[in-house]
Formats: sequence, C-alpha cells, structure tokens
Amino acid sequence: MSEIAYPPFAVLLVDDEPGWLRTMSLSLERSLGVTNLLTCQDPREVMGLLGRHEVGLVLLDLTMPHLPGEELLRRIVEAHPEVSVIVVSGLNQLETAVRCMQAGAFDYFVKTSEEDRIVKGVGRAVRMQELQRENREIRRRFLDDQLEHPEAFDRIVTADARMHAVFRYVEAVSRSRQPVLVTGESGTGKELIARAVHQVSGRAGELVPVNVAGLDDTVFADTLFGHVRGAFTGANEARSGMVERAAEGTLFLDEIGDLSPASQVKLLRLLQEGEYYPLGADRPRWMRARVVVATHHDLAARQAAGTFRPDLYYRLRAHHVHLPPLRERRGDIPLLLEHFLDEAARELGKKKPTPPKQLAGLLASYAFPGNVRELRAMVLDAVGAHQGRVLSMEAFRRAIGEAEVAHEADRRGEAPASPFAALERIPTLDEADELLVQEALRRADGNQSLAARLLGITPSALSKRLKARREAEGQREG
Ligand SMILES: Nc1ncnc2c1ncn2[C@@H]1O[C@H](COP(=O)(O)OP(=O)(O)OP(=O)(O)O)[C@@H](O)[C@H]1O
Repeated sequence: MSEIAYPPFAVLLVDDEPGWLRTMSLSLERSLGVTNLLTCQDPREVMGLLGRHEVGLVLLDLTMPHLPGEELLRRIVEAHPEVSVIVVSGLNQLETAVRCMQAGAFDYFVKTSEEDRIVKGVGRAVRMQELQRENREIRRRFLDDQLEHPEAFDRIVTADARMHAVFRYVEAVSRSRQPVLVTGESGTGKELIARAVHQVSGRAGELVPVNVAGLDDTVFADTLFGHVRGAFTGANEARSGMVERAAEGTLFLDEIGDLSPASQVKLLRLLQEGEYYPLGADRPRWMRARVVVATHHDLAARQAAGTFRPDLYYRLRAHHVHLPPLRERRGDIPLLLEHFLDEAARELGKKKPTPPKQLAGLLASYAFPGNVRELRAMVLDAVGAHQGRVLSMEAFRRAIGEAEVAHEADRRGEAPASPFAALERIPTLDEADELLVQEALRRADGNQSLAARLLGITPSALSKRLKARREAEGQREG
C-alpha cells in the first residue's frame, strides 16, 4: 500500500526566499509527517493556486516583492474563509502582528523564532483544520448513509443502526491523525473497531496493540518510547518502543482507563506535543503513529472522581466512538449466533448444527454482561460438546445459569437480596403484570412473539392483554 499524502488538504508555503521554503518543507515533513505541500515564491500566483488546489493552510511571508503580504492575507481571508493563514514575518513588530490577527490570521510568528515553535504552530493549525473538515464530513456522511469502505467492517457482524452510525463516523475521522477513543463494555468489539479505524485510514504500517493495564510507569515508558543504550543497568542495547514500531501505522492502547497518573501525564504530552523521549535520551523524537485508545471504563466518571486527568480526557474525547452493549442491540443476537455457529463448525471440523427453536428466546432474555465475547464462547462450547443434528439447549442453559450465579456472587453485598427489597411498597399484582410485560417487550425490541416467549405465555395471550390495556387507557382518556 503506498503512503497517502498527509494531511488530506495541501499546506501552501509562500515566501520569495527559496532557502526558507526548502528548510521549512523539510522540517514539516520530518516533524509532522506533512507530505501534502505546495510552495510558491511569487505572491501574485497565490490566489490562482488556491483556486486550483484544495489548500487548507497557508504559511505566508509578509515582506515580498510585487504584493505586500498583509494585502494578500486580506484577499485570502475574504475569498477563502475556510483556509487558515499563519503569518511568518521577518519583522518583530507588535502592531503588525495585531493587525494581521485582526485581519483573520490564525497565528503569527517571527522568522527568527525557534523553528520548533513554528512547526508546533503549524501542527495546531493542521489539527484545527482537520476537526473542521471532519465536522463537515460527518454531517455529509450522516445524510448520505453510505460506507466507502464496507470491507473494513466485514468482521463486525451487526444490523444495528447505532453500530452502522459508528461505522460512518469511523470513516469520517479515519484520515485524521488525531487520536480516537473507543469505549464500551468488555467484549463489545472495541478491538475490532480499532482495526477498522486502522484499515480505513489506509496507513501503510501495522496496527500495534499494547495493553496498558497494570503497567507501572517505568514499564509503560519503556514499552512505548524505548530506551537508549545504557539508559539503565542492563540496557546493553538501544531498543525502540511501540510508538516507533507503529510509525507508519496505528498504535492501539487498550485499557487506557487503568493508566497510572504518572503515565497519563506522559501520554498527554505525547498527544499534545507529538513528541517523546526514549528513556535516557536527551533529545525528543516526533511521533508519526496514529493513536487509537480503548477502555471499558466510563472515563467521564473517572475524570469526575479524580482518577483520570481532565486534560487527557478532553483531548481524547475529540473523536469518540461508543459501542452499545449487546443487551441494547438484541436484534444482533440471531445474526451473531449464525456467525459463531459457522465459525465453530469450521474450527472444530464439524457439520454446522441447527439451533433449537427455543434458543432465540433463551438468549434474548439474558443480559450478556460479557457481551459478544460471552456469546461466542457459549456457542463454541456448545458446538464442541454437541453430537447429532440439533444443538442441545443444555449447554446454553448451563452457561447462562453459571454466569448468572457468578454475577450474583459479584454483586452480593451491594445489591438488594430481592428485587422488591428497596421498595417502600411492593407493586400490586396488576402493576407487576404491567411492569413484566413492558420489560419483556423492551428486551425483545418490541417483537411480540419473542416477548410472549419470555413471559411464558402464547403470543395471542400477550396480544389480548395489550389490547385490553389499550382499551382501558382509551376509556380513561375518553
Ligand atoms: N459484532 C461482532 N461481530 C463478530 N465478532 C465480534 C463482534 N463483536 C465482538 N466480536 C468478537 O468478540 C470478541 C471480543 O471482541 P473485542 O476483543 O473486540 O472486544 P473488546 O470490546 O475489545 O473487549 P475488552 O474490553 O475485553 O478488551 C472477539 O473474539 C471478537 O472477534
């Protein structure tokens, strides 16, 4: 796969000094990975270039022959308000800087400032442009409803509208270099989404996963940033870290909610500054990798509780994907069941068994705290143990029973012993009847025959109850 130009819009450098254009182009490419570059020595050509190319950012020198930079700045802002302009001037004059900012410049640097500062300023402007473009892109894709890379989501079996919205969002943010945060309960498919983000991004390198849970700060830094020779006793060789390994690809940091406070600071610095120090190094390295992070924790709650840094949380939240638990997309259960039956039969070299009719009802009534991973394990176990043509219900009943007992044991001490213990007044039989019917319909996603099965009554009995209730409500309103 060939490397795709970055960013997805051109950065135009305008200066009459060819030497400055060359040095700046090299710095931007080396430090920020910017390859989508245009250069121009004659300010009179700039408006034409903006008309012909998709430019997102202009670095503009102020003192050039033929056309004063300030005048050109005004023309650009008027004709292309969506383009950001950074003024890089030879003059260290406060008044000029103020005038340029008032005219609509995104930032102002003096040429003699450290090159590093200008590069970081360009990094900030690129990030702003990316966010603005992604906002437009997200709006367009939601209206359009089509996926451009459906193959990237092939491994994710779903017919759920929220999951499809996630796919469209992933496509909309895929070309950016900003981090993507994937949240959702354990087993909901966060790693599959991280892989899809990587695939859609078209980045040539590999996806490098690192589980950061339980890493102490030193191991975290060494794993991610590597070390130079002699950095600590036993460091006989220099070793590059995962950030380097993922340079042309994607770094996937899993279990980010469990990161220690000291490592949170390091990660924030990496994301904010785009640079890091291998252990023992005295010069920073630039990060080229795209970062995707995932957690099953509620980061907002962790942030509020003071265990997760707010600045890191807000930084990560810019591109956020949340995966709904399986119990909120029960319509996916039959599809996943088929998918895992195929997979299990293939892996175990068996003929695909037929699922018994009652299985759908049993699975629909279960909360799946372990989500898709739990369903997959159940199906694999059941197919492994099964003989004959029709799959036995027993393996599923046992797995669900055991999981519920384990779950109950986990909750013991916190949860009330009976569902009514916390209530001041127990519901009347009629009210309980009503509550059960509502809950069954909710769990069955409004499917009445499934809801009836959950309630242990026939579909016509449920339909009669619903009809009677509607009539009673009608009379009350009338
Ligand atoms: N929609 C899906 N279609 C097919 N397989 C799925 C789907 N969602 C999850 N899986 C499978 O379920 C298992 C768990 O998925 P994954 O590892 O992506 O979950 P996770 O959210 O990252 O979990 P954790 O938080 O525990 O790391 C994997 O075997 C994965 O292939």
